[in-house]
Amino acid sequence: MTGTPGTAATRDGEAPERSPPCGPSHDLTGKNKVVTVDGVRVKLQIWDTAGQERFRSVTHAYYRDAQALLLLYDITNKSSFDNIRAWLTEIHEYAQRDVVIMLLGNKADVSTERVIRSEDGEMLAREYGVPFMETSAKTGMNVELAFLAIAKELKYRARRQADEPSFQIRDYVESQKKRPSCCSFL
Ligand SMILES: Nc1nc2c(ncn2[C@@H]2O[C@H](COP(=O)(O)OP(=O)(O)OP(=O)(O)O)[C@@H](O)[C@H]2O)c(=O)[nH]1
Repeated sequence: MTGTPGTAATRDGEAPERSPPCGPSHDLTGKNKVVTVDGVRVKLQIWDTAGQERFRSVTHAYYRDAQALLLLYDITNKSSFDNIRAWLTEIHEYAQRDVVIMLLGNKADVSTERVIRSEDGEMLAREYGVPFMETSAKTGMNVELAFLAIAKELKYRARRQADEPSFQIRDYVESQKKRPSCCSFL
């Protein structure tokens, strides 16, 4: 869950079969997902890269052609957070120039083991100019929103109408995201 799943939008189409999630009930790194944005079906093909322990062996092919990248760290695992900078450097070098990046602090449901404050995620995201939110694959908090925001951005880019106001993914995420209801005192 601490890798960089690359999501690539394709043409509108039928929802492919999804394998049932195991473990946490809301899959952040499933194979495919179809999100409907303003009546348009956006198909996301999702690749989950290896976690940080295999960081160096990940091939650039995973994200070289991706249109969007979800960068996940685990709020209970400092090294996963520390690895994000290395990922961002890699992405800057090898990913598409206009790739949509989103930073996610996952396991927001496990407040007792939290070692990364929400503010730390927010600061890092601000530094790199990417949207940020905390998620929980267990409770589903913000999981659908992450995919919806990516799908909206990709759909906006692909089908921009002349009279359509520009879509600001960071503003959208900020206005829609839920915060964990229980806060640790870090
Ligand atoms: N409580 C809680 N547990 C989670 C959450 N997301 C994942 N887990 C658990 O964390 C463990 C690791 O999840 P994985 O998705 O396998 O992690 P990973 O980083 O993708 O693993 P690799 O990529 O194979 O290194 C599993 O036991 C999951 O059930 C979450 O949001 N909340």
